[in-house]
Amino acid sequence: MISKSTSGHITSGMSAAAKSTSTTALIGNPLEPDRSFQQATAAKHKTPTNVDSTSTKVQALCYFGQVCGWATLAIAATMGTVLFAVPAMLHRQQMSILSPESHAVNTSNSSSNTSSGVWWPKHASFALIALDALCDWVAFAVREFVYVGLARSRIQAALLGSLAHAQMSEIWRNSDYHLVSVIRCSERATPLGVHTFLADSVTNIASLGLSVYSSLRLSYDVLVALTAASAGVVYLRTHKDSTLAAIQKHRRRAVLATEKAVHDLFSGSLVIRIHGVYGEFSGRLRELESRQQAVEALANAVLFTTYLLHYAVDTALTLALIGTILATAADGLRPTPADVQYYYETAARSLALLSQLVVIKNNATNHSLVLQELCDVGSMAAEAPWHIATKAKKANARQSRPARGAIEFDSCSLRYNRDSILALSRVSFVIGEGEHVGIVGRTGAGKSSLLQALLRLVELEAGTIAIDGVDVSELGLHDLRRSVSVVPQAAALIEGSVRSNIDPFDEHNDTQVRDAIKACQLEELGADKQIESGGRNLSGGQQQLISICRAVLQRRKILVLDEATANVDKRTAAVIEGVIRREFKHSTVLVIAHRLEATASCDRIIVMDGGRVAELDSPSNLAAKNDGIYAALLRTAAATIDMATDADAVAIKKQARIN
Ligand SMILES: Nc1ncnc2c1ncn2[C@@H]1O[C@H](COP(=O)(O)OP(=O)(O)OP(=O)(O)O)[C@@H](O)[C@H]1O
Repeated sequence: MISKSTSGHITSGMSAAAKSTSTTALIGNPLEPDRSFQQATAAKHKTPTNVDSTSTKVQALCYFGQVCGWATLAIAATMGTVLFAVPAMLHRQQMSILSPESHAVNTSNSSSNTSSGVWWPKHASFALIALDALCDWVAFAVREFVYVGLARSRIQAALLGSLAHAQMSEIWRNSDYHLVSVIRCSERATPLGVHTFLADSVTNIASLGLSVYSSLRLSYDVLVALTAASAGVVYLRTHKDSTLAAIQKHRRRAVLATEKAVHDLFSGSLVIRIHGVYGEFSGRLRELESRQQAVEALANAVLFTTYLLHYAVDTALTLALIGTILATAADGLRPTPADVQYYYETAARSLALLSQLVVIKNNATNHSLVLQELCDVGSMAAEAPWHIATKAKKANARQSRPARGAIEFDSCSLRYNRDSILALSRVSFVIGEGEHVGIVGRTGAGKSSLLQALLRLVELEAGTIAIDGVDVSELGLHDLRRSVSVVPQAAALIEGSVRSNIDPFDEHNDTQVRDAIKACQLEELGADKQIESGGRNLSGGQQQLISICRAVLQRRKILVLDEATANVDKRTAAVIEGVIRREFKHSTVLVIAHRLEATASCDRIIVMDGGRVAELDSPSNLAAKNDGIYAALLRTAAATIDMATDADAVAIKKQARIN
């Protein structure tokens, strides 16, 4: 997706900066990592309220799921005792229908007893089945209409909103692949399974009542056997639950690693083919797949043994019941087949109830794993507001399109994250209206970080940046970013015509578009040429020309070129430099470059070194400083460039000869 302004450029610029993780240019005397870094930037730029509240809701849902899960487990764990042991102790004499006293009563009033005590729960069982079906239906309706219809799209919107607002450091911390996978997972996962939990709760509460009532009629021995069996079932289920939850985490990691390897295999297929290392990659893929299979086999083994134990407990329970009944029969009591069936049904129902509760807890745990990932993405730290809303700041907002384009950095310090060294350290300079300034320096010197700071892609830790005297920290981010055009090293191109790429929001008329295309020598392509996604069907030079053409059409007072000519041939570089000289004569232009030829025509040069401004002067004055960094860079450049074909190269050679 491309934003209305230069977001395509900016994104590419950022990823280029993100890639440059070299630490060769360490700051001479780095400050200690600032512990208040996060709080300071968070306080300075409040998280937008809608994202804040939505991520809080998702967080709340997650906690709710965990509470539901643990509450269910607590009920399950205590139920064995409450359901059987307590009634057994309270009503030991009265409820033992196989005790001699109650047996006497039973045999004398067998018909009335059967109708009031034994058959009533059986009718209730049928009612329970109907209730269960009804609840399932309601649960299905809740899932389809409430979650799929309403909640899912909102959760996805919240996730995408969070990604769009997230600070760049948050995006850099996560791999693209992980973020895509989380968004996809929000489509599949039903957070919490709240609907099934609620539906099951209704049936469970009814079942519980029925079990309590039924258990009042069981003998003490049967109750003890049931209690022991229940405790066993709860233990086994819980054990399986926690083991599976742990395995589930490993499994998910293994699946993600395999999917990422497949993704890398395709996205890097060009490099893989060039270096002929397909075998190594596919070997790694096979290794990951076999690791995934091993984790899955382990999960199956755990499941299998748990089920075996589960059935062993069930069998033990059945034997205990039969033994108890035989023992009471040996005491001279004769249980009827209906008695035996009744005991067994009660026991089975109670155990099924316990198992179900633990299963719900298990589901809640799995859902909370997914939710945790959703929450991590949903609660990414947000960057500053895109637009200024308060009346007090409207005055500044009006000035967000700079009329002159003067830039002032005042004691600016920046670090990418709280534990890293300063990428910019007390940087100060003033660039006048319409000035063309080159920014040079060795790898990692802090050149691109100046751009990050100017566009507030990373917030300053200290200092201020002003454009035409307005502190940029008081502007909405979109307002600020729309005042600057950026041409990054790799052009960001979308699928569509040349026209839709240089004027994606149809803001300019045909004449303006035609003139811009002509100025950038793109007539050969024309406005209607279809471009494939990422500009696959264009050469690198053509891609950069379209990028510069976009900037020409935008006509902003400030233009930044971040290594814009680094990957193009000399002819295309000359075309781009010519366009800049002609079309941006009255704009402020910052040219970040490794190749000194690209900055040869600039009014002044800023030489960055270790995050500081080491030198700042006109190219000729800098070249004259024999022991200066710029002069040293010139000497290196002069030794390598081909002076026969390039006017700028000749100029550089001349400058270098001054020394
Ligand atoms: N996204 C990032 N996360 C963490 N550190 C970063 C990031 N981008 C840059 N840095 C660090 O900031 C410092 C300055 O990097 P910067 O990209 O500004 O240098 P540069 O002069 O533009 O280098 P190059 O010419 O190689 O692009 C380096 O130490 C680098 O490691």
